[in-house]
Amino acid sequence: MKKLSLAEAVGETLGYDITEVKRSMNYKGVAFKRGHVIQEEDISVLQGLGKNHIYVCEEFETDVHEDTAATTLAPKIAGENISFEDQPREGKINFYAQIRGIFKVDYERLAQLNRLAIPSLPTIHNNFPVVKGKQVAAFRIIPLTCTRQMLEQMLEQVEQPLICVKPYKIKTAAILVTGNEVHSGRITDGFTPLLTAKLQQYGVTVTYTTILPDVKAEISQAVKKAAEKSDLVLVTGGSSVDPDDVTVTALHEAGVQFDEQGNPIQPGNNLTIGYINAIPVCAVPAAALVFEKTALDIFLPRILAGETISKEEIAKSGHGGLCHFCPKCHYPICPFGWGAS
Ligand SMILES: Nc1nc2c(c(=O)[nH]1)N[C@H]1C(S)=C(S)[C@@H](COP(=O)(O)OP(=O)(O)OC[C@H]3O[C@@H](n4cnc5c(N)ncnc54)[C@H](O)[C@@H]3O)O[C@H]1N2
Ligand code: MOO
Repeated sequence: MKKLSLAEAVGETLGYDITEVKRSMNYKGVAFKRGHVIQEEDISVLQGLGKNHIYVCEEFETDVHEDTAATTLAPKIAGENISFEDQPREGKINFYAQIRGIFKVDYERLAQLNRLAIPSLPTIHNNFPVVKGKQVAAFRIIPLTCTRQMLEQMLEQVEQPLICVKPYKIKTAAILVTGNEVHSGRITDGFTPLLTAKLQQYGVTVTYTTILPDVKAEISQAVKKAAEKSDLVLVTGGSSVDPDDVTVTALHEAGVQFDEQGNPIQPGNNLTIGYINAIPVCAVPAAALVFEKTALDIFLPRILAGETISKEEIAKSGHGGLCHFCPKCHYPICPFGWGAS
């Protein structure tokens, strides 16, 4: 790129976007776009932005402009259900979710790309639940230009897309509420409306609900029947240590396969995730009635996207698996549950 003083720049074509920041308006944006032909009246504006020199366009032989790097890499980075801007701004291209689902990023290859130290590709966390239009990543090279060789190295890292959004597959759910006190009517069931609303956020319709006493055989039968009729079964209550807590044994007797009972996340220790004929069946502990977010909120989006959670992932979820119990909950935009993602 050719560097010129402002006096020499009039009539020349700007070789990159020039940024302006207006703190009073909390604004950061493009003041002069690449390709702009510098006019006499631009000089004082450029001086006001702290410029004494600018880069102007010239033919590149060995180097690649930041805009070219961004437009070349963006279609390679983006996988299924990801859109991206066709015009870079300040050398940067943003990526967006095209549908509702979970965001996936191959974070090992992401690190390999970023390790080249010229590109910058930050993303949101792997497995983050997204809605259509949510920004999920942004790409630029950090300097104004890079070598062709560097472009080739970057392209090698994105032979396969790095990011995508997996849609939710599960459409219907059954809620089986257990507990003698709820079944007898001594207390009002709080779980059905709570879980129905939670599932609705992900486009899941609750097609069957029932309230059962703490009777193992009854719970077991109900689980088997519900798993035949719906894509997901949630069984609430009776999941912990009381002698009347028979839910997990009932799940086992119904043929639900699970690697282990519970998980290291608090709140939500007693969430158990299992499968019967590939239908996910979860024991949902009572903590979900009180705490804004629990282990269920961490794993539910992945379950709905058809993913199974491995024993190793469950073990690792202890890191970052303690809720901060903030007065106002901002989950999922918080560290809870993202330690192992
Ligand atoms: N000594 C220990 N105590 C507890 C442990 C433990 O490991 N050792 N685990 C705790 C955890 S974690 C949870 S969570 C809770 C309760 O888990 P459960 O899922 O077994 O819940 P229940 O015992 O059935 O009920 C507890 C409480 O919640 C009320 N409840 C239950 N279902 C409903 C409903 N549908 N609507 C309204 N209220 C409901 C129930 O009446 C009880 O008051 O165990 C900890 N204790
Ligand atoms: O199983 Mo409990 O409070 O950790 O939800």
